[in-house]
Amino acid sequence: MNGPRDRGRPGGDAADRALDDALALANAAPRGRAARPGANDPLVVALGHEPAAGAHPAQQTVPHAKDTVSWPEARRIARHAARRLEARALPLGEDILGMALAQSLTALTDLPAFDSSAMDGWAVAGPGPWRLRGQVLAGQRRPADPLLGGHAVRIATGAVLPPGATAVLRSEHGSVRNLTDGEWLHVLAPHPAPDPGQEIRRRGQECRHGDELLPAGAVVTPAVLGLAAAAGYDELTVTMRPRVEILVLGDELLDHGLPRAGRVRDALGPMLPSWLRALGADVTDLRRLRDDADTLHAALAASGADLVVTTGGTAGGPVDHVHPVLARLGARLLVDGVAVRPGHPMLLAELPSGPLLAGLPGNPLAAVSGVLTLVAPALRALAGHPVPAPYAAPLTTDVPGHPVDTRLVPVVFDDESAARPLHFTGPAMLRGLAAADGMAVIPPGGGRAGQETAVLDTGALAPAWGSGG
Ligand SMILES: Nc1nc2c(c(=O)[nH]1)N[C@H]1C(S)=C(S)[C@@H](COP(=O)(O)OP(=O)(O)OC[C@H]3O[C@@H](n4cnc5c(N)ncnc54)[C@H](O)[C@@H]3O)O[C@H]1N2
Ligand code: MOO
Repeated sequence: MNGPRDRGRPGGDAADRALDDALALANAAPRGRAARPGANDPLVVALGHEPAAGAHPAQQTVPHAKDTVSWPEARRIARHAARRLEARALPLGEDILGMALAQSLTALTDLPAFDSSAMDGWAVAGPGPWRLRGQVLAGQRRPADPLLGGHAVRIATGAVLPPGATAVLRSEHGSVRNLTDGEWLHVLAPHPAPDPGQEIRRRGQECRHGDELLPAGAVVTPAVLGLAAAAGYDELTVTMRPRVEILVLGDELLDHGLPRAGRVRDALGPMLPSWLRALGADVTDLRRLRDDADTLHAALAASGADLVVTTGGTAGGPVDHVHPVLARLGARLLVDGVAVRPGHPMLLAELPSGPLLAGLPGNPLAAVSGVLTLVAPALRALAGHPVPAPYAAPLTTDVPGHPVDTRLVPVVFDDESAARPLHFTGPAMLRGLAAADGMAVIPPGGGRAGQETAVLDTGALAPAWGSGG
């Protein structure tokens, strides 16, 4: 705390709080909509999706304090700082949900693998009526004997079509009469006789052996597991999940009971692991550390994670040890302050042993800003996930901007899927965020009612493959 880091920058916490107070309170409502961004779409630029150094027009003219980078630039740096992790073949199952395919998914077989019936009914050969004999069930081998013209066989949905069958008559369109010379199948009026090929699922309709079903980088969803199983896979080659260690710093933090005697409950320990897991991380450890430089130094020096996330201690107060410890370790600072409210003291560093470190500010909403700004892009890059399409919604009302910084403002979507800003969104508050559908990205200068605005997903109970921004 009380660091000189932000001295001299226009706008400040008092201004932020006044702005926050101007925002309206609203209740949760349906989701917004995904934008279809073009390369020069201001949304894309505002979100930092462009590889070039273009910033939001309003941000290009803004003077920044030394070292502070714009919010889109911080996201780009985080994305490019992280290198994709190794790939491994892992068994097809829930354990790989949310991981990215390291290779394209190609069909190991034709799909369907054989001609089969699309309906319960009768496989028929030629025009009717048909002499009925036997039945074929799903799972049985293809009958050796061909179906002769004028014959039919009972068939179940999915059963292999007997050779010689020309169509399938669905059960509700036919009737069987028992005559002295056996069972005869007729088309039931007023239904027409089946056209050749009717109700037959042809081999290879969905894909041919070797066809690309999904590109490398596609995220394993439940549907992808199903498709891969259908296409003959027992394992998939996926990019490993980033191993993340969370270090929650602060002597003042309590892990149970009421806040008391200058001490507050740790709000980040209960929040971050599931959030980061939803973003694709394998959270290997969460530790609460005392405000002690040697303890932090030892923890960072020994870390085997791909990404270390610290909370608190990023500013310049007497027990804010993150910067000095990073310097002692010889870490390379990639981001040291971001022009975003809340969360401007956030940082990103590369530790000498390789892992990245995201230093999130201690104020809880500022820490969430750090998750959205630095941690989410870094995790995506490590895990080989694609950059999601920006999610956009019009604002229900004017939203005051910070003069210099991007603002991240908790919003809910109303019945028209417009983003309504919430109250109680100060950096130390979670009340607004907890009711929010997402965080609107308000560029310097503010947002106007009706203006399409990027909204970052904060519904972190949704799995990684559903999180936007
Ligand atoms: N002189 C200045 N002081 C501060 C500045 C500044 O620019 N100049 N920036 C302010 C901003 S903005 C933020 S954000 C904080 C960042 O501080 P730290 O990252 O050093 O965090 P702490 O000082 O450790 O804690 C800040 C605040 O948050 C509470 N906290 C910390 N961890 C948790 C937790 N896990 N759960 C709930 N609350 C937590 C802590 O008790 C403090 O109240 O610095 C400002 N100061
Ligand atoms: O105000 Mo600080 O913006 O990061 O909490």
